[in-house]
Amino acid sequence: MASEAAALGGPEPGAPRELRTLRLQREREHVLHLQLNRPGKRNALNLLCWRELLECFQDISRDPSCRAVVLSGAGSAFTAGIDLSDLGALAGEPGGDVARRAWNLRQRILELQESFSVMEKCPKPVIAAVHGPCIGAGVDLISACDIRFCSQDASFQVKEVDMGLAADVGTLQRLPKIVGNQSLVNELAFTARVMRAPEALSCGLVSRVLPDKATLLEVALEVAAAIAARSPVAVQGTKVNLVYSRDRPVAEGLLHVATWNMAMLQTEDIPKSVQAALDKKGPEDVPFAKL
Ligand SMILES: CCC/C=C/C=C/C(=O)SCCNC(=O)CCNC(=O)[C@H](O)C(C)(C)COP(=O)(O)OP(=O)(O)OC[C@H]1O[C@@H](n2cnc3c(N)ncnc32)[C@H](O)[C@@H]1OP(=O)(O)O
Repeated sequence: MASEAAALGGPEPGAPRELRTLRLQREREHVLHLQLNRPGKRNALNLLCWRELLECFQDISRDPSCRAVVLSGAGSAFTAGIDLSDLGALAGEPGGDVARRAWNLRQRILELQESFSVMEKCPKPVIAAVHGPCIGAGVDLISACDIRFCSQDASFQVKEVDMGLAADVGTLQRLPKIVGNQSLVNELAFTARVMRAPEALSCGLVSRVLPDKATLLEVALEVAAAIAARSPVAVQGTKVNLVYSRDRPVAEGLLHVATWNMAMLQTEDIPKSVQAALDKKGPEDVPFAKL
């Protein structure tokens, strides 16, 4: 009988999907490392890349063997943003009915937004490990991740105004909530000023700056492994509730987590964790079942 995954058009959970613009590797137990992989084009995001990101994170959301993800870029840049040859073509052919063209373009933009929103919807924590330039759509992308680390050589640029458009795939919505400084976000978004690693740290865009790319990846994978060692019921419930509460009043968030935990507090992970603590063991010593 065909599996549910096959019926939905995706591979079996954990089964590899053929990727042309990304590289997916299992680096540690329960940890996946996803690389933007067009180094010759500085990982510029072409249309295939946007689609592969969407499909990859849909697979990861369903994959019970994955508990945390590190996202990085191959080569000398994290990403040069949208592939400029696609940006020009996005508006489609001139001519025809303006309402229908606008309708189709809106649909396209919503689809592109989903390629990043899928990371936020994925219950497994995603760590962005940024080295070198992170430009335009790259900032939108990392804004949808849960944790951001960078190397000393990283730079960030909300570049869209220089291309003649308002950023429309997440930066304007998420960045103010991340850095908590609307004046700074406005300045960056109006001027496309390049922000370097020390400022990214001081404003809260990233939570750690590492000396180089190798150390950055090592630390990001270590943190991912630490997350993956903990109860997936606890970690994934934490992410879902953090994301839910970010955009809502405290009272609504509290109600949501109460409803969430009325099921999740019945997990076997709690007595297992409590026993481990009593035995002076850590969560990494507890064999949590897949989720
Ligand atoms: C509905 C739409 C939603 C999305 C909107 C998104 C908007 C944006 O992302 S705006 C930002 C667009 N990006 C840029 O303006 C960055 C352009 N690139 C650069 O500034 C530099 O390439 C960079 C600083 C990233 C790296 O410089 P470096 O000297 O290391 O490399 P280059 O010699 O410049 O480039 C190497 C090859 O990569 C190609 N390339 C670089 N960026 C892009 C890009 N964004 N799109 C397509 N191709 C790119 C570059 O052409 C070189 O290719 P080749 O000549 O074949 O070697």
